[in-house]
Amino acid sequence: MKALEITDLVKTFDQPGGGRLTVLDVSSFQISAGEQVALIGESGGGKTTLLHLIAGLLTPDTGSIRLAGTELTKLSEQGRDRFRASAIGYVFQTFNLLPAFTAIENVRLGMTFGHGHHDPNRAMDLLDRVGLADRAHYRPSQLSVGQQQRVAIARALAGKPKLLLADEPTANVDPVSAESVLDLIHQSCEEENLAMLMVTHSMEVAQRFERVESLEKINHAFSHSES
Ligand SMILES: Nc1ncnc2c1ncn2[C@@H]1O[C@H](COP(=O)(O)OP(=O)(O)OP(=O)(O)O)[C@@H](O)[C@H]1O
Repeated sequence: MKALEITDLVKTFDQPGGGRLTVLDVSSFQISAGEQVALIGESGGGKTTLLHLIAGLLTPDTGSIRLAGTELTKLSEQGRDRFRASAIGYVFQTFNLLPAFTAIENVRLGMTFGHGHHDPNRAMDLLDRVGLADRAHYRPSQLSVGQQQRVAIARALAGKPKLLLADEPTANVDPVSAESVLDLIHQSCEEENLAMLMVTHSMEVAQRFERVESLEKINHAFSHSES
């Protein structure tokens, strides 16, 4: 079974000046189970929009998004929220940790609806894996930026997802931390047979992937708009 199958996907946005902008028009894009893919492309080309559609945070105008066999576009908003929690791990560029909660509480939140909640030790195991067992009870403001990103990765893995989406996860960390964050993500995907789609602007990061896709190549909407 494919981790992700996209067919005839179109996404448009209202433009502030009137009319609509076709941001994405993707006839076919697939990721196999356990496959790791880097997504590169120009700024404003629609990479984050594509990730948001796959995560069910946005809905397409038309088309199909099938994740581990489930058709996302047939689910209600609440159904998409639940499905996202159980099947998708999302590592945001800006981490999105909840500031009032400690590291381990943030990781536990990642397993609330996921498959990881049956395992009470998983949150601590994941923090240990990202090298932060001794920071479990620190809040995000008490952690370095690289440490916060590692907590965000632990949280994304917590629900035992089928697909990990990562939006430039190393953009806000220093080069040494970036290396360890990337090692950690690759290693975790391999250990859990997890498929991954990672947006990056960095050719150095992209070179670490066997498969690199350029959004401009798969997106027929590239550089034209309609009103
Ligand atoms: N809610 C929205 N309403 C209108 N236009 C939007 C909206 N969200 C995104 N866009 C437009 O869609 C296009 C794609 O945005 P997106 O954030 O997906 O690009 P990106 O490839 O991730 O860019 P970057 O690499 O700079 O982060 C942009 O032209 C943007 O202006």
